Amino acid sequence: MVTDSDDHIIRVRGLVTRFGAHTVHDGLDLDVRRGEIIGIVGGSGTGKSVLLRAIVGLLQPQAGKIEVFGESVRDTGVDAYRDLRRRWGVMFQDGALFSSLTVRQNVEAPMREQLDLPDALRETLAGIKVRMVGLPEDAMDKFPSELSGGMRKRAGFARAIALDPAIVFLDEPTAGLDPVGAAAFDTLIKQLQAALGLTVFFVTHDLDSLNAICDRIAVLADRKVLAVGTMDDMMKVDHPWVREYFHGPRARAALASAGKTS
Ligand SMILES: Nc1ncnc2c1ncn2[C@@H]1O[C@H](COP(=O)(O)OP(=O)(O)OP(=O)(O)O)[C@@H](O)[C@H]1O
Repeated sequence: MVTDSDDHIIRVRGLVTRFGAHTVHDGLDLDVRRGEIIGIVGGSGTGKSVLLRAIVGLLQPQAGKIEVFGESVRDTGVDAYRDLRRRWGVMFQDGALFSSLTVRQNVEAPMREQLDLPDALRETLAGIKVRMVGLPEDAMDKFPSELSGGMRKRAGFARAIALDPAIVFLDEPTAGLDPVGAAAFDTLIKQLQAALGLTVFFVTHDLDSLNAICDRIAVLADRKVLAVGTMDDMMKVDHPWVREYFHGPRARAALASAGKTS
């Protein structure tokens, strides 16, 4: 639950990102509050993943300020960036697990890279993370190819929380899951967010997820964050894409199943 609306854990100002002549963001602003789940939505190609990558420092924007935990991600030195990176976890769109490593080894990977722990302790901690995401004991020593899509996503989530981050970035974590699997994953996100006090930056196309777990929604359109607010706020935004998305047939079905009306 967000208690202090001025407590921004991520602050983006005037972001400009370009690939050649293609401008993806042009003066984009966004604030993310500590402890919230913010859903990032927008049409295909509006730059949701690019925004995520810029915030975590994997992509150099052309202009703008990006602060996480009050520190500039763009201008920081190598050591300071490594310290910052330790305080967030990222789950990329495809889960991005190492196929030649078991689930436990995948979760251990960030610990190996960032922490100097004895092997036994690292293995125990990785085991705890794997259990936290609801994977069965016997999944621990399996390779990603031996898991279902939903289990792979959970393993990706376990790796994202390996270093006890304050922020988790999730890029379409429920894409490709059936509705039951997607709803179960939403529940997992919500439970871990509440239990660990996480801030969750949640890129999604899934209206059910927005309804079920997001405190606020940010809509990307026209190279900017067009609107930020609750689901109710989104229903009032007068923009063609937003109207189509939040008032279209899929939205009505999602709202009806959540007991709200369109
Ligand atoms: N490395 C890159 N080089 C060139 N263009 C890129 C690169 N990464 C992204 N883009 C372009 O930037 C735009 C935004 O991409 P992005 O992946 O952020 O979209 P998105 O909103 O996440 O879309 P989707 O919902 O389809 O995943 C797209 O037009 C994409 O082709």
